[in-house]
This record gives sequence, structure tokens and C-alpha cells, in this order.
Amino acid sequence: MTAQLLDGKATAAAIRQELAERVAKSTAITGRAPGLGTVLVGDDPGSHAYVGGKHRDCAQVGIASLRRELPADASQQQVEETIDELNADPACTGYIVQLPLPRHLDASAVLERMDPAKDADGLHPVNLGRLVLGVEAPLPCTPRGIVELLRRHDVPLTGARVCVIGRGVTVGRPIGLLLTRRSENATVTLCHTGTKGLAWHVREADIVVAAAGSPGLITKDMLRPGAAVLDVGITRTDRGLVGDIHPDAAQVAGWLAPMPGGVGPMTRAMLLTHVVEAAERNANAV
Ligand SMILES: Nc1nc(=O)c2c([nH]1)NC[C@@H]1CN(c3ccc(C(=O)N[C@@H](CCC(=O)O)C(=O)O)cc3)C=[N+]21
Repeated sequence: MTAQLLDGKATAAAIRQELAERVAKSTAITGRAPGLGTVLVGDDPGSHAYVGGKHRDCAQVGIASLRRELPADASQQQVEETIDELNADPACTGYIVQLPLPRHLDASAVLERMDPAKDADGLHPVNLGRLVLGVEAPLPCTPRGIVELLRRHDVPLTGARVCVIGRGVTVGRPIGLLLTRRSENATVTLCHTGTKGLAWHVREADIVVAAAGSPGLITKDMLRPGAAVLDVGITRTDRGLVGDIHPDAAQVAGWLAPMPGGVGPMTRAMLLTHVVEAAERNANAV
């Protein structure tokens, strides 16, 4: 067997087309295109590349770009002033603070200073709290992108056994909250570096979400034949970008979201979706 493709690249392109129509409508009502702000501190080439990709996506769907770039030695106060400015700017519909921030900065204090209504990443503590409570809010982009990718490929979620590997705040920690909502109704096991018998947990799963940042961690012998496998890991090596799923896994999996071309483009599409949803809320208030 060779796995069917969970094609994040094509799915994200389809979502961008849908969003372009919605942007045109909300812009007609409010008289202003939605704007995505990005706050980028320092000169990490990876971060610059990611932020560049987000603004390319914006241009495609008619969202304006508000780029804020600060030097690697920017002070906490400088970063917080940038946050205050975006909170107050009516041209900024939603924004993100590109993570990680340089180590001398207090990232939690920066995130908490954001207006939760402008949180395009769904990572503001108020919005994460709303996710726990089941109150509507922008969702973390990668988990929402994963659910959307599975839905659009008709991978069944109700009753599915999902094994998540990794407990990071952007993916592993929140995805269980999405997938165990009544509307998704999956059963989720969260594995991490302290897990005993990882292979056993993975083999039980109908859906495997690998978000550990450990290259080639999930091998074909660990998988239940036919499982849907999603690669969320990205590690930069001298061989280029390497995911958490070993390439051989495609021989056993029923579905595969590869890296690149799987979850990454979906994450970006969900970021745009949050900006459009915020713009539509603004248009409804007109
Ligand atoms: N506040 C914040 N929000 C984020 O969402 C955020 C962040 N900080 N910091 C870094 C991580 C990483 N991340 C990626 C998003 C898309 C791709 C993506 O589109 N990847 C392409 C390949 C890109 C390439 O070739 O470099 C793909 O998988 O096909 C990758 C990584 C978002 N992050």
C-alpha cells in the first residue's frame, strides 16, 4: 500500500480562493481591506522566510500587510510599544508575534499585551482559555489546520483514536482540546518525552499527529496499517528540512500529510482565515 496524500498545499490554495471572495465582501462593507500585522524581532532566516510566506499569502487574497521589524537587541519596552500600536491601529485587523522571540525578551508578557480580538494565531492566553471553556475564539492555527485538512479529505474523526506526539503550546497541547470537542468526538492520547512505550501508543492510533521536532521519530513498524499520519515536525539539518515521520511510513499509512506540503500551508491558511473572520465581525458591526 502507498498512502493517499493529505494535500495541504492544494487544500490551502482552495481555502485562499474562498477567502478572497469573503475579503472582497467585507472590504466592500467596511471600505477598508483587512490587514495582517506581523511582529518580527531579530534576524533568524527561518523566521524571515515564514513571515515572508504569510505576506505572500495575504497579497493573494486581498489582505493588506503591516510588517513590523525590530532588531535582535530590541528592548521589552520597544516590543510592547509595537504591540500597543497594532492594538490601536484600525488598519490592523489581526496580527501575530513571530515566535520564538530572542531569549532576553519575556514572550508571555508580550502575548498577554495583545488585544485578544486581534490575535490571529489563537495563542493569546484568553483565547486558549476560551478553547478550554468551549467559547468561540480564534483557534491555534496548526491544530485548526489539521482538523480542516482531515475533514476536507473525509478522514473520519468521530470515535477515532488519535495519538499526538509532542506537548508544545502551539500544536500538541491544544490539538487535543479541538479533537475532543463534541463536534469532532475523537479520543486523544498525548505522548511526550516521558512516555513509556511510545510505539505501543502509536500503533493503537487511527490518526497520528507527530509534532515532537524529532527527525524520523515515527517509523513504519510503529504504525497501524491504514492509519492517517500527519507530519508537523520541522528540523533544519544539513540535508535540508526533515520531518518527524520517517519516509518509509508512506508504505504503511493509509493517509499521509507530508512535510513539506502538508500541515505547514494549512497553518498559514488558518492564519488568513482568522484575519478574515475578524474583518467579518467588524463588517457586521458597521
Ligand atoms: N507566532 C507564531 N505563529 C506561527 O504560526 C509560527 C511561529 N510563530 N513560529 C514558527 C512556527 C513555524 N510555522 C510554520 C508555518 C508554515 C510552514 C510552512 O508553510 N511550511 C512549508 C515549507 C516551508 C519551507 O520550505 O521552509 C510546508 O510545510 O510545505 C512552516 C512553519 C509557523 N510558526
